[in-house]
Amino acid sequence: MNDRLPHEKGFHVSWDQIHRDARALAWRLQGVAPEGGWRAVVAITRGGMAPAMIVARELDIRTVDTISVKSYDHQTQSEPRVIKSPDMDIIGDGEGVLIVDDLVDTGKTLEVVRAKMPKAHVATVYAKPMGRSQVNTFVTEVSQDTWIFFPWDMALQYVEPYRGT
Ligand SMILES: O=P(O)(O)OC[C@H]1O[C@H](OP(=O)(O)OP(=O)(O)O)[C@H](O)[C@@H]1O
Ligand code: HPA
Ligand SMILES: [Mg+2]
Repeated sequence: MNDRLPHEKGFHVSWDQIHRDARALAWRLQGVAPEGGWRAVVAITRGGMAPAMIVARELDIRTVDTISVKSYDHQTQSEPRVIKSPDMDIIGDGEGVLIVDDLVDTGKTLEVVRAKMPKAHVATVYAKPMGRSQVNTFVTEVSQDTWIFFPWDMALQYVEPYRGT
């Protein structure tokens, strides 16, 4: 889907920022938890793993599973493929379960995931408008023409000063 590229803007997220935003997500999820709390978290790998760990820690959820979906090679999108499923004996139809991902973009990944766990509550840290309707709870909306760069894909490096010598 190369007609979405190049993205006009970049949104660079630090570890500190993703930690704060994932905690904000947990706070919201606590407010809409079923009686007795969420019974499990399913992280969509790989990007959902860091936010899912933070949410699970904040909400004291010890049952954490993963679903592996591959949609992108760098910034090039293809049809989402489920590479690994969660333990469906535990997750069932998803009732009382939180699905966590770092972001929703077009919503195609979540479409595939929701079909497997239709009663689960879907949470992402960031959401772009095209995919927003696939998400039950998110923290920050980012415009469709923005590419979000996560800290696990970046490194600190030297930059030239504005005014050279
Ligand atoms: O809403 P969509 O347009 O489907 O895009 C969102 C998905 O794409 C990215 O994952 P990716 O497939 O790049 O794999 P990764 O998490 O392993 O980096 C991101 O982490 C979401 O899971
Ligand atoms: O904006 C994005 N950033 C990182 N991964 C992504 N996968 C889909 N959209 C994005
Ligand atoms: Mg992902």
